Amino acid sequence: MEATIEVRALRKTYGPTVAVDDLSFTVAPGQVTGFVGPNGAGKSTTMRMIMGLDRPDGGSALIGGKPYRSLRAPLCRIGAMLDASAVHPARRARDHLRWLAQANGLPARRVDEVIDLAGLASAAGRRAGGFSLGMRQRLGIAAALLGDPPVLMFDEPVNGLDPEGITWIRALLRSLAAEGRAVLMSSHLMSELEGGADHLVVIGRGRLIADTAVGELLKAASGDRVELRTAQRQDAMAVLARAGATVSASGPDEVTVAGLTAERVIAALNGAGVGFTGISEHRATLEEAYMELTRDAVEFQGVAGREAR
Ligand SMILES: Nc1ncnc2c1ncn2[C@@H]1O[C@H](COP(=O)(O)OP(=O)(O)OP(=O)(O)O)[C@@H](O)[C@H]1O
Repeated sequence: MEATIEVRALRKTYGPTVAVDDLSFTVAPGQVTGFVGPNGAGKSTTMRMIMGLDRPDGGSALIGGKPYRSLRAPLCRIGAMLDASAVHPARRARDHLRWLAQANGLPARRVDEVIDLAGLASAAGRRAGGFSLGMRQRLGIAAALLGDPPVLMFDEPVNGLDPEGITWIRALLRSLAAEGRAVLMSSHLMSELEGGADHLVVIGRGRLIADTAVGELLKAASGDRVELRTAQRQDAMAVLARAGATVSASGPDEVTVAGLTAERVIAALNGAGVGFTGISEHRATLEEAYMELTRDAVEFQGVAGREAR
């Protein structure tokens, strides 16, 4: 079976609220795709529709080419954690996983394998009700891995975790993707995806804002700005403006240059005999790139929120 999720023209409304609006994207095998958007953007609704838990008003969501409801042995096709608290509190972690395995015709030995994979060994005999958020996330991940599925989907898996937990989940998802699986993880915080996702699907107000490789997004957001450090600020600004750049003073000895590559800045300054002590290309963080992309969506929500009050 192909390891993909294909979302095509998906739409969902709740009364007057358009939660998901003509949304299309593909989650490809072999990489971690981050599914990002501000609170209320429609991420959970989209994931519920992928899992057949909500009926779309339009469009489709396919797992390896098939809708969830037509999958035979679904746990072996897609593993998902949509709500880490969805375990009976009185149930012990190992019993919960055994019950899931049995109900889905999976061998009991797989339970111990996923307990190890999810780092749950020391807590497997404890009741889920006493679990910390981090342990509940691990139990949810263990359940998602039970059927060894080619497609994995996690809704906010690092939400509320400590840095160690975040690092652990990031590494686990990366290794699952490296095995050729398609991995989709949602987050409303871009910082949670820094270093963790290869590809990003960004949504706002239920609509697609960007569907891009992380590297390309960073390149686009970084622009062609160059930061220059020089004791001859005025001379440098005049020379670079003549060379066609847009320049602005960003500190007593610093100039921000737009419209010229670092190589051309160096050539222009050398040609005019203007010295400098430092030059660097501006590199946007993922957070900066995201803020730029979602500014409109957040503003709209702010206005809508004020109007509702
Ligand atoms: N069952 C429901 N009934 C009514 N409205 C809903 C329902 N589920 C979601 N919505 C609305 O649909 C929109 C999208 O919600 P959704 O939970 O999918 O967003 P999200 O991106 O997952 O947000 P968050 O990051 O806060 O989890 C919101 O306006 C939400 O209030």
